[in-house]
Amino acid sequence: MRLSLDRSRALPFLTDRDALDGAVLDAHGKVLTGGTRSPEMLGWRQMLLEPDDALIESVQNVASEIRERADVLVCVGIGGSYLGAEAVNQALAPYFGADSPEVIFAGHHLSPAYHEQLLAYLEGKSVYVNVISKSGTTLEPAMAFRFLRRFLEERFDDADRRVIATTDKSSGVLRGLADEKGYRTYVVPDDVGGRFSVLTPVGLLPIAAAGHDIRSLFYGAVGAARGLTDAGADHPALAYAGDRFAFHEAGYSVELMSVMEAKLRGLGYWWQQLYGESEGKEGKGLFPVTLQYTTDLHSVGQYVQEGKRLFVESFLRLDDEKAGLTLDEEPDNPDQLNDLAGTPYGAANKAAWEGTAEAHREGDVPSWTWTLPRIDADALGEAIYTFEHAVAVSGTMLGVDPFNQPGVEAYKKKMFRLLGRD
Ligand SMILES: O=P(O)(O)OC[C@H]1O[C@H](O)[C@H](O)[C@@H](O)[C@@H]1O
Repeated sequence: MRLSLDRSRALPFLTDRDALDGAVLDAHGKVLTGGTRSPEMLGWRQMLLEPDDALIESVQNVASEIRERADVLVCVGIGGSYLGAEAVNQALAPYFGADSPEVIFAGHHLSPAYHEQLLAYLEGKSVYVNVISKSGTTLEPAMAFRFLRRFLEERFDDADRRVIATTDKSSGVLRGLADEKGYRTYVVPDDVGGRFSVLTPVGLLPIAAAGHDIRSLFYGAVGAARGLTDAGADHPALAYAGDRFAFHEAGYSVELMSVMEAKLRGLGYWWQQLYGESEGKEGKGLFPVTLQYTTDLHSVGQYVQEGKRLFVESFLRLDDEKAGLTLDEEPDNPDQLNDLAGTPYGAANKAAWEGTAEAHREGDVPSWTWTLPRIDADALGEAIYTFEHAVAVSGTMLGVDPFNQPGVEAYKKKMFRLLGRD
């Protein structure tokens, strides 16, 4: 395992934590053997234990076609139908000057300006669209796709070939439309919930189309899934799950996922949905919020240090101590930075993490630190599975169903009523 977990700033806040290990292993056993609530939704693990190489190859082939023919791939989806792909693409792409095709997301909110300006931006470009909706009925992507479909149909003779639909195998409006138009399709398996679906074609196609190695991503997760099969209570995923439960029971209410590398911001947002939808029900759960440091230390850092005591914190950092530009001596020291000569950016970033974790500990914010050895597809696959498994365990410990999200319907019902839809 290359992703490591440091609990040294978490454990001192917990009394008799070892006594929970039996309950952690019990919940873990349920995840392994189908003893959780909604056991029919454990496909996200099973698909890694029985890898479908032909599916990965098929996705790679379609992605190659997109890379050859498209200037832009628009991925239409919301929640679990976009957050994973955005997280991985953001983590793996260079900050500036990424390869074509450009991968853009749409239908992930209802901004009028965004969708109008997107169509204007696409004018004159070779466009492909990957519309992704497990249910095939979600309003945000459905609206965006209507406009994008028309855009393609009005401009390209091969419009239907430029659409790839990722949806349920048989139900939902999108499935009907795809069958009628003859779109190429990928299936979101019944036993994989949206927020657990990044390693299905939901995430794999947008990631492969951006030029990233989905086989390494997938197999990084396979390694993590296999590694958990006979894991002990000190395995990072299980230790984290147990600690989170302990903090929850001790009255903490918010978990911050504080990323120390801006490229991991998307992973924080992906984690936020995974944990929020899996645990936040029946009046329970730690509220997950992702922050990006040091940027957010200059905004909400004050509150975390001294505001209402609500927080536990997960730092997510890269082992980047020696990385980046290094300050050197400058004659006359005009900017007063010569005392830091020899300091690379990574060393400053590491000091920021360590200093923040220490300050927060003194401010009664317990923390874990997750350290990634590097950012590549394989390490991200491992991290993705580790966080998935941990939330299945911690949700099971809480007694909730980690695989449903009944509360999300509430806003939709009110919104539809306001739109005159029943
Ligand atoms: O893929 P879809 O069916 O369009 O669902 C997209 C999203 O919709 C809702 O917000 C659900 O709570 C999410 O779990 C899901 O990821």
